[in-house]
Amino acid sequence: MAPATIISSSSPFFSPSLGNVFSATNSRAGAVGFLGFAPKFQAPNPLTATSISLSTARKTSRSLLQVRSVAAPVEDVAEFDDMVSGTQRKYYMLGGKGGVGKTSCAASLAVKFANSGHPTLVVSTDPAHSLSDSFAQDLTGGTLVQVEGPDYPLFALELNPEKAREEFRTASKQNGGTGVKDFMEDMGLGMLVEQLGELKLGELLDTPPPGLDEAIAISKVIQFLESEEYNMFTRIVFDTAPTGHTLRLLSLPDFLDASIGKILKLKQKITSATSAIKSVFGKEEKRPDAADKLEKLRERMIKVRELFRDVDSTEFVIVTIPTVMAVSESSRLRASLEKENVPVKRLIVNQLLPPSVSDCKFCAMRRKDQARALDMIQDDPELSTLRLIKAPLVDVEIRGVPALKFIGDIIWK
Ligand SMILES: Nc1ncnc2c1ncn2[C@@H]1O[C@H](COP(=O)(O)OP(=O)(O)OP(=O)(O)O)[C@@H](O)[C@H]1O
Repeated sequence: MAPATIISSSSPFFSPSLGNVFSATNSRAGAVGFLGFAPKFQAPNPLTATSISLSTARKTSRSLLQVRSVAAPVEDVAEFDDMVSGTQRKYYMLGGKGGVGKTSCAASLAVKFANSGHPTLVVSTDPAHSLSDSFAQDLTGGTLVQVEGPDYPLFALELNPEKAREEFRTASKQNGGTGVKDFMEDMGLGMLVEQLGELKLGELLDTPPPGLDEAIAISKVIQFLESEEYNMFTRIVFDTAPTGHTLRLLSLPDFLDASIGKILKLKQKITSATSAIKSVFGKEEKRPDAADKLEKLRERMIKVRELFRDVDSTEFVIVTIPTVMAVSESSRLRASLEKENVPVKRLIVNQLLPPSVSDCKFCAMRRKDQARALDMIQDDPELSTLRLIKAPLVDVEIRGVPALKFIGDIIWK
């Protein structure tokens, strides 16, 4: 096994003068391993990041040099060069089990893209607003907010799915939902309401199916990314909701396509039936634009589905942690994404306890667990074909652009 290559980091924690202290040979061919211990860095105040003191750096470099000979497993690298090449707009969606580090990985990727010269937008549809936590900056409000720190424009958008859901509900209430029932009773067509019941028209319009808020939020992003003022963004990074939501979201466009299609067909029948009645009674027909609203929603959902499936511009990156449960869930997610023809190439195994010479019992047990999980990945037909990226457990919380840059330089090589 190739000896560990010390990873240099251009992170502000190591001021440029320290760059030559860490002679990193991030050779593509060579094993790119992790430091012999959890990479240490002092988390500065995110807004006034300064490099660590020289004496600390000297001490660190000495211990780094000692671990140089520690063999590290040969690892895939993310092949960031592929991800960053070209100016055609690309979308990266990061998803996985709750709490594995999706937001941290998504935010670190966005910082890396921006620092590589791509005007970048990072979007989160997570109502918990963890993107603001990750950047240590208030990004709430549902509008684009510029992130302070990266070399190139990096904007963040925290969409609130609840608001998106509200928008859907009001649109359908005004012109769909109970509106259709009253309209039909008005027209003496109450007997048809039962038939509508089969379609669960009421449920669909009054209580949106799970994943709809996510889909509407993403469709909103697509909508404004098509407008002139946002065409500068060449990389869009989505921090998606935990697995369950994503799976429902993926099957949603087909579900909506089918049910809205049925409603519109039925509406067609009603309209032609009522126009006959109107001609007899001459009653002014209240024409709700249910059809238009639903048609527009269907078109937006189809756009979301097409975006997810576009192999040229979209990639879904699965994030997991080295536990049996998380790996099992990642395997199911990969299988579902494949069924939905969503392109997946990379798997990040996050929060890995790196090899260490001094082993406490707890760490030894945890390391055994993670080795079992890594073996599971190698043997898993869904996951073993993916490019495996290993991200170490670092010793402080990843908050603020400097910390995101630090972890980003480790993950996205
Ligand atoms: N490699 C890492 N080393 C140390 N801490 C990490 C690492 N990755 C993530 N964390 C920490 O783990 C916590 C959860 O991370 P994060 O919010 O990115 O996960 P998530 O999958 O987006 O969570 P949720 O599903 O709740 O949105 C955060 O406190 C983050 O700083």
